[in-house]
Amino acid sequence: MKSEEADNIEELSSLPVDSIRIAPYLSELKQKAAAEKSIRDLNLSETFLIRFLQARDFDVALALKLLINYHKWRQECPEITADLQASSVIGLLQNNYHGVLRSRDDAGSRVLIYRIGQWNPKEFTAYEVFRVSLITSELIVREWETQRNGLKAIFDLQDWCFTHALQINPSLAKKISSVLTDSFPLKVRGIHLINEPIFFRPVFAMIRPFLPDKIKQRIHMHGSSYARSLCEDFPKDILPPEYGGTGPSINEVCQDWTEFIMQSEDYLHRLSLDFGGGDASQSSAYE
Ligand SMILES: Cc1c(C)c2c(c(C)c1O)CC[C@@](C)(CCC[C@H](C)CCC[C@H](C)CCCC(C)C)O2
Repeated sequence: MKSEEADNIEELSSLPVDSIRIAPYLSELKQKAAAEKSIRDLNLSETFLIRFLQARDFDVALALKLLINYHKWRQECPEITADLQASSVIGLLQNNYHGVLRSRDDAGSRVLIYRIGQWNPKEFTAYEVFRVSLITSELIVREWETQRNGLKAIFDLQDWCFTHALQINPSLAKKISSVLTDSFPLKVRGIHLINEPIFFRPVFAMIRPFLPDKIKQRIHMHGSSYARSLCEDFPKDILPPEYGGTGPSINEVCQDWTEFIMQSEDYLHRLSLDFGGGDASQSSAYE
């Protein structure tokens, strides 16, 4: 049986943003943020703050921690965060490295696909590859449904090779784990690795120790005979045929999403201004 509190949280997270019942949580978070040195000068809008409350099920103290970490992470990783324009990673996008499925899964989660084989490590650094994920995260976190129901990511590690592995150093492994854990206001509901080769293991071993059990439990290794097991985790009609489903093809999915990223140019540009540590009073990305 569910506790009364759990029922209450469920109700809260399905209310519209301007709901009167969310107001006290918002004003408490606002007040606490104003008392924090590292973030108090930022112009924090309600639609921005609500993401952090949603991501932490309306626990204000945890939401504040997440907000502080998010800001810190952005400032510490300019190689990733400085320029969120699509043009900086267009070669990856046009090579169909990444797409977001049109339909959500049964739990309402967004489903993201990354195809490592489409990443040429001689052309793009791991930081740029990371940036693609950050761009998508910043776009989907604006969606109310995604704030509530989180995301699931499928990593196709086909053609993962030594040159890819060389790019993942301990500092990057740490950045990966922190963004999965407590530095971005999205609920990570599942990470599905497919076609992972043996020599992906040392790389995963570098990331794993930094992950809390909750996230570790959500990482699934499907190997190369993934078609059946993947369909147990995702509705068949949303997955592309290349991944055992009956949905739109992976190339269509990637092209659609690339187009959406390009259309979001203005928003991404405003975000990048903030990432660059610009004058917070002038900025509008914390909207
Ligand atoms: C908010 C958010 C971000 C920003 C994000 C991811 C997720 C789930 C998020 O919620 C997953 C991907 C990641 C961490 C970027 C990864 C970039 C690297 C360079 C890809 C290389 C391949 C990895 C070695 C494959 C395994 C990674 C999993 C264990 C996550 O970026």
